Amino acid sequence: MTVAMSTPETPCPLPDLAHEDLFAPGPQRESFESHILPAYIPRCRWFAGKARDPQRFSVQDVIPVSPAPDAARLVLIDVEYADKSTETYLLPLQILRGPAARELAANQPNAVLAQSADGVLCDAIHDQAFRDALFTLMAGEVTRGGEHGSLTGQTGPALGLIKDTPASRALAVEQSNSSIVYGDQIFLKLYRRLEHGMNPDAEILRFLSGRHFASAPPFAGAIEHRSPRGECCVLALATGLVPHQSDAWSFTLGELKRWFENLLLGKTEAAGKIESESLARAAQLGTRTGEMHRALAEETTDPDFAAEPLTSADGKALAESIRASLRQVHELIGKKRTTLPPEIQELADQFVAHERALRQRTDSLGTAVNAIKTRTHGDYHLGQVLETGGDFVIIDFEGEPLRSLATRREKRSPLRDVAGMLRSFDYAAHAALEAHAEYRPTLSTYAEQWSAKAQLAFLDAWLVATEGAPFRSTVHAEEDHLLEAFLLEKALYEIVYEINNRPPWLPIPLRGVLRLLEND
Ligand SMILES: Nc1ncnc2c1ncn2[C@@H]1O[C@H](COP(=O)(O)OP(=O)(O)O)[C@@H](O)[C@H]1O
Ligand SMILES: O=P(O)(O)O[C@H]1O[C@H](CO)[C@@H](O[C@H]2O[C@H](CO)[C@@H](O)[C@H](O)[C@H]2O)[C@H](O)[C@H]1O
Repeated sequence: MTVAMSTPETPCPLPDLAHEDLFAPGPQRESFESHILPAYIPRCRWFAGKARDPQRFSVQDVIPVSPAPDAARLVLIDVEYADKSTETYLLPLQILRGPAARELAANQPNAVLAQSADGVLCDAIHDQAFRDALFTLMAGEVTRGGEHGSLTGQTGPALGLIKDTPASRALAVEQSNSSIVYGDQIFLKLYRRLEHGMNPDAEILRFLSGRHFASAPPFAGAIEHRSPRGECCVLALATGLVPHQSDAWSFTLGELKRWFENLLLGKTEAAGKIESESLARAAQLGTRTGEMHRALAEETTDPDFAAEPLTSADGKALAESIRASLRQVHELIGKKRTTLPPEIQELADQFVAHERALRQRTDSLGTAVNAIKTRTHGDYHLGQVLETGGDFVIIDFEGEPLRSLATRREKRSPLRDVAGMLRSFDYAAHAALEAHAEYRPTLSTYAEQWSAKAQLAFLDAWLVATEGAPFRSTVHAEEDHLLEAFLLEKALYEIVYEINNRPPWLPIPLRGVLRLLEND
């Protein structure tokens, strides 16, 4: 589809219409779908289809967030690609007029879809009335009908205690989702790309809120959409706001930076202190992680959470998933090799040269492990942990974004999360080294050693915290074997992720895989 791109400087013209006319089926809706949406959505940070070829944008449902005639609308949009596959996105929309419109156009030009002399059609996340309405939907457990489907608000304990809607603000940093903070109490995540089915982030936080686990934010509420066919998807998830300094990724990079600087200045005592503190924090995270896994394994009658035995079918499925990733990596490297810088090409070639050994190693998997499987975090890395000034809180239970919802909800051995975090310590050591690239010859051995020590500290603490838990096997060799398989699975997933998203980071997982072979 060829459309004139609107930019924040030149948004599409906004027809002089009331809310109900702009979104009502008819010529305005058609113009909205064929001009405004194709010009706006591809430039949004959260749009995952940038590298694909969107052909058609169509409104699936429109639901006003309150009974007020000028209430913002939650609009569900289907994006159809050239290969006929579709994705659904959530766009909260509001028409502002007068000074409010001018202020928004000046301060949030990226949030403007269309503009006239006196009005803007904008992403409603920047509108206080919209944010208030979301809160009311959840707090009052309100159901609102839309053009086709309906919305329902749900309240959790953390929200039930709040009487009046606190002042709110949209967070400036947009990732794949958008966030709103209410007072100093509630953090709301508004999902952008929607998937039908039970959202693992919402269901796991709700489950953990009823257990003995204080290191995840409490479930506060959710807003769910139900289609006329009865398909549900979560549009927004609210949790208790966790005061934090940074996430554990930035925190760890900060520690490593200080450590490297002291090492380079020859301040060995200060460097030693920083190193041991960072290893103590890695161990603390191992303990919290073990506590999370114990909570996820607590007895329940809920079939979505009840633990089940690991079987040889699970082992075979893991081996098959690794084989599929090996094929995918092979194909991607074949396609993208020449676009990579020579040093990364060299590493990619080494990977290809070792593929046979990797396949052989995968063939030896598939044996049963005498332990149980449970729901897990699913995409566990340092960026999913908040550093709260001396402790950690674990967030974002959505699972790996490159996998289907059904796969992300599967029960797995908690060792899979352990592998995710071990990989993350390795990432942190190498990312920190990259920031001191000119001192690589001096620092690389330190970085390698820190990576190994941090992984060991984390793992040892996790093993202690989970001793005797039903998801632990009593046969050490079985656990070692399974952990190695998960390490390989994760590193291959990371190779795919980095090739598609951040090619300069590709050496980290490529080296990670090659190192796994060296350990043979
Ligand atoms: N409960 C919370 N309290 C405070 N901040 C939070 C909370 N949950 C998430 N955040 C902030 O939002 C960021 C992104 O959260 P995350 O759940 O990983 O979203 P996404 O899935 O969009 O990456 C976190 O790094 C953190 O800064
Ligand atoms: O946080 P997301 O759920 O979006 O996870 C995806 O992106 C992560 C990168 O932001 C990616 O994580 C990889 O890079 C991290 C450093 O940026 C590192 O700590 C992780 O160990 C590494 O896997 C994650 O794999 C991906 O699913």
